[in-house]
This record gives sequence, structure tokens and C-alpha cells, in this order.
Amino acid sequence: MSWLDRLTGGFRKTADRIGENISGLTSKTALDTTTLDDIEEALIASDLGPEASKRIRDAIAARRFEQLDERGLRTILAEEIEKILTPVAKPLDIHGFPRPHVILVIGVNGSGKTTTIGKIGHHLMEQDYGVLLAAGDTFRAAAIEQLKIWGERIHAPVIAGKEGGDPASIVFDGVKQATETGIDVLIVDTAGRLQNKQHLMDELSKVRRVLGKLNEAAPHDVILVLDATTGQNALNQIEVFQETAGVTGLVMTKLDGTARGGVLVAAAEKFGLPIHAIGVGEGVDDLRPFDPRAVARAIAGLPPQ
Ligand SMILES: Nc1nc2c(ncn2[C@@H]2O[C@H](COP(=O)(O)OP(=O)(O)OP(=O)(O)O)[C@@H](O)[C@H]2O)c(=O)[nH]1
Repeated sequence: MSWLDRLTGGFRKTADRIGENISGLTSKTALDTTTLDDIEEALIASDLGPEASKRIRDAIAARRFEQLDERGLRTILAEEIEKILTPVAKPLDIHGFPRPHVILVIGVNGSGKTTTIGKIGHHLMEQDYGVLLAAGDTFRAAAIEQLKIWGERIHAPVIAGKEGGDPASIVFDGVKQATETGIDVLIVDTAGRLQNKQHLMDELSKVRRVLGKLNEAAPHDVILVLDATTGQNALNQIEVFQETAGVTGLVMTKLDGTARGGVLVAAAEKFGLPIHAIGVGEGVDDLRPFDPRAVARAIAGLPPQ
């Protein structure tokens, strides 16, 4: 199956939900305020968030349609979602010099962090970058094991310590090994214990301090991984992690398993942070940078162009 097919299939539940919510909100005459209000409500109910929903409502109102059928509504929805996604759809840029370019990956447990690291690593290796994975989530032995499995799967080396070890020292060793072996990108898994914010902050600032000593520009990226199935909760996580960890970009996963994919649009409009990639499945190829038009059309339930 092509990526475009997987993308469209992945967003099917979200598109169906939006379809149900907007069904009947069409008009054979010029749209009145009540219908516009209903459209805005339907978009909020589809997890697009109040900011994006209002913006889309205003855009529809400004066009002064003489009449609007469902296809027309879906088309304008796709156009407006595309405008919201275009400025934030930014693939990861591997620019760090001297090498390695260091990427910290953060997020709550179960958000898809480790899987995302494997998939990003694979994607970068396909572009001929040398990749090293670092098991900085030392809190759970299972997390270290899981990263090692991903390393084997994508044929990338993994640097790991013992459970309960110091993540900063693993990161230190990671940079050293990457420098010595000419690796381009070091991707660091971190523990995601939001319930203990102070500890998380201390741990991350220590990692940053150690990295900064080796290379002032590192980490070059701090990527927050979000599970789209958590809907609005994903937005709260962006706020908290922005405060505690200095997020530079987002990856949203599990868009295939949910009707709540509208949250991608809500996050884009509310925070304006770069969204580097989206995940629409568990396979190694199911995470990619995305084309805003293709995603917007998939969300709006229109066929790919
Ligand atoms: N359907 C689907 N499943 C995904 C996607 N990304 C990750 N998963 C699944 O989500 C589950 C959790 O992913 P992990 O990578 O283990 O999450 P984590 O954040 O590293 O979790 P911890 O290791 O517990 O911290 C796994 O079963 C993954 O296969 C996705 O885009 N789509």
C-alpha cells in the first residue's frame, strides 16, 4: 500500500466522525448565522479545537456562499485545514555541526516514543544518515529492551546502560561514540514521568547541561511525541512539556487508531510548533513527514488528488 493510501486509510475514522458531525449542515440559500454556528460547533466536537474551528467558520462566512452542499463544505474545510497545517509541517532538518545532530525525544509513557524513535531512525537511515540510538529512559528495563529491539530491526547501533542508571551519562557516552564513529544523528529516548514534574525537569536539565558541555548547540531538537487517541489531553501535554522541557517540535502518533485526529489541527493552530511527522500505523514505514494538502483532504474525507 502506498503512503498516501495508508494516510487516507489512517484518517478514515476521523473523517467519518467529521462527516457525521457536519451532515445536514448545508444550505440551499446563503448560510445564516445559525448554520455557521452549527458548523463551528461540529468542528469543535470533531476535536479541531475552538481556535481552528472559529477560524474555519470565519473563512466560510467570508466567502458568502450562495449555497453550500456537503462536497463544498468538505472542500472548504480541506482548504482551511491545509492553511493551518502548511506553516507547521516541517520535516526534521539534520543540520547539527560538528556531528552528531542530537535529538531528544520526550513524551508520556505509552505515547509511542520508542516506536517513533525506531521509525525516525529508519527514515533517516533511508536518507543515508548514520544513526545511533541512546536508551536514556533508564527508569524501566523494558524501555531499554524495547529500544534495543528497534535498533536490531532497523540495523542501528544502540547505546544503553543499566536500569536506574544516569541518563546524562548515557547521553555523554552516546555523543562520544557518535563522534568517534562518524555518526550523523544521535536520537535519545527519555523517561516520560509527567507525574513527577520536578524530577523530569531536573533529569532533562542535567542531560542538557552535559550535552551543552560537549556541543553548545545540542540538543538540536527536543521532540514531543503525542498520542492522538488522547484527544484534548494531548494539547495539555504540549503545554506542560513546553514549560518543563523546551519543546522544539512535535510528532503525533496513532492517528490511525482514532476518530480524534482533528487534534492534529487543534495543536497546529494553538501552538504553531513544527510538526515533524505523523504516525498512522505500527510498521516501520508508518511514520513520515507529511504533505499538508494530503492530510487536510484525508481529514475532510475527500479522496487524494
Ligand atoms: N496504531 C498505531 N500504533 C502505534 C503508533 N505508534 C506507536 N504505536 C503503538 O503504541 C504502543 C506504545 O508505543 P511505545 O513506543 O512503546 O510507547 P512509549 O511512549 O515508548 O512507551 P513506554 O515505552 O511505555 O514509555 C506500541 O504498541 C506501538 O506499537 C501509530 O502511529 N499507530
